[in-house]
Parts: sequence; structure tokens; C-alpha cells
Amino acid sequence: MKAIIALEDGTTFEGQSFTGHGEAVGEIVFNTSLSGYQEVLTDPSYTGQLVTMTYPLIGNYGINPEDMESAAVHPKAFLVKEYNSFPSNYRSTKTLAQFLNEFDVLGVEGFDTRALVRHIRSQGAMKAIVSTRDLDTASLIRRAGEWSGLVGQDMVKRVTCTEPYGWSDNGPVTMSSFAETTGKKFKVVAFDFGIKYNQLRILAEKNCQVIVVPATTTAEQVLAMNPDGIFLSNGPGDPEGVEGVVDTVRFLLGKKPIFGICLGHQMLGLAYGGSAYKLKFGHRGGNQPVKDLTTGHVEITSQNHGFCIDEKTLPGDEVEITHINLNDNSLEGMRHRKYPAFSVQYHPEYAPGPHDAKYLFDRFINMMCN
Ligand SMILES: NC(=O)CC[C@H](N)C(=O)O
Repeated sequence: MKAIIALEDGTTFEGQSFTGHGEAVGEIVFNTSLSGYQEVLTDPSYTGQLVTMTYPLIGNYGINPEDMESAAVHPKAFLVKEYNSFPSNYRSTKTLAQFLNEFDVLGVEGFDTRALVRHIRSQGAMKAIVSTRDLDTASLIRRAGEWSGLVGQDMVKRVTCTEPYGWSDNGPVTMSSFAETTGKKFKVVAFDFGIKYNQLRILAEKNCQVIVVPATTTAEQVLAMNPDGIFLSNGPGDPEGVEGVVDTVRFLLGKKPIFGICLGHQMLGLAYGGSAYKLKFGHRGGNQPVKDLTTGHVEITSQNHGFCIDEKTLPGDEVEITHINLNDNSLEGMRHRKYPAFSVQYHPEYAPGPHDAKYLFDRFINMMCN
């Protein structure tokens, strides 16, 4: 069934829906990972976005119960060159189309994804709409431009959990069935700004009992749980649009070891007094080179972000830049000079992507030992 993708600048593409009728408006972005479409789709940081993959064949290994990064699909539409409807993999339990339909997400194939990606690279990520219902391009372009956009919006409140929950070795469990003593060495309170499960899996694997809390949890409530460390997760949207969290993070600084990833890193940057800006088209994929300035090592990283903390706005006497992106020199990591707090813009939990940066979880564990 025919589908039209229309960008706010007037560019249009014609493809075919592989999930039936649908329509979605959002920010159009691309991801360069060769595999890992299930992890991309279940990453809550894509809330409010329409995602296209540069890899041309998608769906060929299906969907399985183990590769979920949250309980739902978050992009509003998934746009691919060629959809494969007959997956072959021993873990596969359903097709990508079935999975998208379960979450009412539109899947479109059969258009020139390379041309779309080149356009986004040269013109920047922008508002877009994709529809099988409205095929009038003038109407679609107008409606894409009318969407509010991500800048200044609090997208975290759409995805954060409503109640605290525990993380067992097998997945999420309610607090009432989560024993206080699980035999783990460290107690970590993890803020859920749109958390990816692999962050929780790795913390549990590294001997942490993790309690996941809503983004609105106060600093006093966190400290009352008496954690050994505090974790700030990834999450969707503009960090400057997120309400309340910066003050909470600022209050917690110096009280307990803190580790932040992606949006969690950005919340720390704002708490230090820095400001954020929007990248032209963002970093999304599994091949971003990052240099650890403290060791001189280069790691290949998994990334998914459209905003960035401006290092020039950080107080240099209080905050040390620890990592930079070797493609565009943007800020990738920092640590506080006085307090036990550090963070990275990229995804050391991978899923999908290279495992080079997993060592950062050990840095957090070591901080909790001191
Ligand atoms: N993965 C993330 O946490 C993304 C952070 C933020 N939403 C950004 O796009 O920059």
C-alpha cells in the first residue's frame, strides 16, 4: 500500500507500507548500525522520531524475546530500503511487521533511503510526516511543519516509569516482590529517563542491586534509600526541556557516586552550569570513534543522540573533559574534579553496537568501593 514521506522543507519520497495503514509525524533521523534494529526500535530515546536505517535489508533475522531494550517500540515510524518478511534465525519468534503492528508503528519500505540520508546529512534532521491515509503532498508538507518539534519539549515524562521497580537477573520485578537483600554487593538507584535494559543487565551482572525510579523522584527520596551509587539513564528529547531533574541532580552531587549515560550525561552537564545545543543531524549508529583523553585510547562506540552539551559553557575549574568525538570533536565524556561523578554521551551498554566502552561500568563500581 502506497505511503508518502514528506519533510518540512518540501522534499517527498514515495514508498510502500509493510504494516498496513498508518500515519506518523516526528523528527526524521537515521541510524547507521548494520544490525540491531530490534534494540533500536525498543530504545526509548527514539520517542518522537521517525527512524530510517542506512543498512538496506531489514527484518531478515526477525524479532526475539531477548533483545528487548524496553517493553515497547518507541519511534513513531520505521523507514527501510527493503523489508524482509521471512526471517531466518533460531531465536526469532515473530516478524518485524508483526512486532510493529503490535505497537501500532508504521513500517515503510521501497524508497531511496540513501537519498533521504544524504538529504538529512546536508540539511539537518527535520520535522517530517509519513502517511498512507493522506497522499496529498502539499497537505503533508504543511502538516509536517505544523508539528511542535522536539526542542524545548519534556519527552522524558512520556516514557519514565510511574512507580519504582527492581531489576532481577531475569528482568523487571515489582518492588513488593523485590527482596531488599538480593546477595548483591552494591545498591544502585537508577533514574529512569527512558532507560535501556542493557544498562540494568550490566549493573546486575557487576554485582549491583538496582532500584529503578521515576524521573520525578526527589533527591531526598533517593538518599532515603541509602544507595551506594546513583545512575542517570539515557532518554528522549531535549535535555533543557526536562522539568525538575537538573535541580535534583545538582543536589545529589557530592553525596553519592554518580554515573550518567547520554541524557543522564546531559542532565549532569546542565547541573554543572553548562548548556546544550542541537547537533545538525545527530550521532546514531555503532561506529562513532571516541578518544578517552585520560588514557589516549580510542574506542568505537554505539551512539544515539541529537543534542550535546557545549563544552565551552562548562566550568573548567570544576569539570574535566575526559572524552571527545574524533569525527566532529564534540564532547563525549566528562568528570567532576571534586565530586565522584562522571558521564558519557555515548552508550557503553552497547545494544546494539561494539562493547569497547563496557569498562566504564567498572569505573562506577570502583567509585562505589571508595
Ligand atoms: N540516547 C539518549 O539519551 C539521547 C539523549 C537526548 N535525547 C539526545 O537526543 O541528545
